[in-house]
Order: sequence, then structure tokens, then C-alpha cells
Amino acid sequence: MRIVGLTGGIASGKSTVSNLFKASGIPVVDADVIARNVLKKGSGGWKRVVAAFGEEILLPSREVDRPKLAHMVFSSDSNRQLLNKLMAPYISTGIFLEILKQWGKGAKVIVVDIPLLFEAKMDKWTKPIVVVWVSRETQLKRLMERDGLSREDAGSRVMAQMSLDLKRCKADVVIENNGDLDHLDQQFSMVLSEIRRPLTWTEFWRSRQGAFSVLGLVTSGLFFCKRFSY
Ligand SMILES: CC(C)(COP(=O)(O)OP(=O)(O)OC[C@H]1O[C@@H](n2cnc3c(N)ncnc32)[C@H](O)[C@@H]1O)[C@@H](O)C(=O)NCCC(=O)NCCS
Ligand SMILES: Nc1ncnc2c1ncn2[C@@H]1O[C@H](COP(=O)(O)OP(=O)(O)OP(=O)(O)O)[C@@H](O)[C@H]1O
Repeated sequence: MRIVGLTGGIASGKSTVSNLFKASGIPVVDADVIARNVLKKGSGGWKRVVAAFGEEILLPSREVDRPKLAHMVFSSDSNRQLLNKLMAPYISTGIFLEILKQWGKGAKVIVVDIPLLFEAKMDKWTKPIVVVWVSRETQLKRLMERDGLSREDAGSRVMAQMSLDLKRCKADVVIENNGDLDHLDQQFSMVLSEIRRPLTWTEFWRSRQGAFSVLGLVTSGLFFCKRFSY
């Protein structure tokens, strides 16, 4: 199985690119969705986070007040590191289970959309790595527009992540998303043909079909050994 890593910065356009992959029939595992489930009321992750940050992060419904928690973690490095430490094991387990589910369905190529792929050192599990890059100005503008944030709040969210220029250097494929959606579509078509090239042998053995082929070969090998040993 080919596990493509999709990353970038906040509001650089990862979800927009993810949607293009989904529309092309490629399954996407979304770390933000998994992280949201980790904070669902009553879950193990929710309990740990509430124990660490206190009940003041809860709404009257006892769901996490996400804007409030966002303010606490994006304005303080130590709060953010604490939240990351508490949630990381749940998020990585969730990602692993989703990949396993796709493996079970026989998917040959999947995309994992992980905003903190490099920061969380998960890049070693994915190949190729696609980075969606935008200039700092475009990133701030789109983030302020999408989330209704002030320039200061948008800036602190951007600063909480590894710089997009550094991520770009670590990428196998870069999608430049400063232009309009047509420009994004054109680049996406090229990325799609790269992603859909035939699997390497290593990727094939990692797929469900590959694992069953190994199982078949081992079983028939054992059968013949047994038969001709008399
Ligand atoms: C702080 C929270 C509650 C804010 O929720 P909110 O709904 O405002 O944002 P959302 O979850 O949609 O995230 C938006 C983007 O913020 C960025 N971001 C989220 N968490 C972090 C973090 N810990 N460090 C840096 N950037 C982050 C990512 O680019 C993400 O795509 C939430 O982001 C969260 O639970 N973060 C910790 C979990 C995490 O690390 N998520 C990233 C998945 S790898
Ligand atoms: N090429 C583009 N032209 C215009 N707007 C765009 C383009 N690409 C993305 N956008 C817009 O920019 C905003 C951020 O994009 P998107 O939500 O895909 O980013 P993201 O990287 O997934 O963000 P996050 O890290 O917060 O999940 C959205 O409002 C989206 O509609």
C-alpha cells in the first residue's frame, strides 16, 4: 500500500486538496477529524484534557469550548505542548486504525492529511510527502477570512507550526496554492498521475493483495515440501 502524506500549514489548502483526492476516488484519512473525535465528550482524550486544563474549557453542554481552548493553546507554548502530549497517543492510534481499515478494504493508495506531519515526526511512515505551500501573506489572509480571526490571532496560529518554507524543503512534491482554484486543479492533475503510478514492490507487499500473495506462496510452499518429503 502506498501511504501518501499530505501536509502544509494552517489554512494553506490541505482540506481543499484532500477533497480533490476524495473526488478522484482516493481514500483520505484526516487527522483533524480524528483529533476532533478525541475531544468528544466523555472519551478518554476528553477526560485527560479536562483534568489538565480544568472545567473552564467546557461549555454548559460539557463539550469542549474549542475557541476557548484554541485561545489557550495558541497563545502559550507550554499549554500547546501539554495539549499535544495529552492528545498525541490517541491521535496516532486513531490514524493507525483508519489506515488499517483502508488496508482491510484493499486500498492500494491512500492519503493521510496530517497538519503536523513533520512536527509529530510521522513523516517517516509516508511516501511521497505532498506539501501544500502558500506565502505567509496569503495564508494569513485566508485564515482570517475563513475563521474570522484577528491578524494577531491568525499570526499566533501560524507561528505555532514549523515554517512552510522549511516544510517545502522536506517535501517530495510541492503544490503552490497562491493562485486561484483553477491553478490548484492544474497542479493537482500532475500530482494525481504521480500518486497513481504503479506500486513499487515494497508498496505491493504492504498491500492486502501483497500480504495474501505471501500467504498463498508460503502455504503452497509448505504443501509441496510436505508432499515431496515422503
Ligand atoms: C486547539 C483546538 C481545540 C482548536 O480547534 P479548532 O476547531 O479551532 O481548530 P481545528 O481543530 O479545526 O484545527 C485547525 C488547524 O489548526 C492547526 N493546529 C491544530 N492543533 C495544532 C497544534 N497543537 N499545533 C499547531 N497547529 C495546530 C492545524 O493546522 C489544524 O488543521 C484543536 O485544534 C486541537 O484539538 N488541537 C490539538 C490536536 C492536534 O494536534 N490537531 C492537529 C492534528 S495532527
Ligand atoms: N486556491 C485557492 N483560492 C482561493 N481560496 C482558497 C484556495 N485554496 C484554499 N482556499 C480557501 O482557503 C481557506 C483555507 O483552505 P483549507 O481549509 O483547505 O486549508 P487547510 O490547510 O485545510 O486548513 P486547516 O489547517 O485549518 O485545516 C478555505 O477557506 C479555502 O476555501
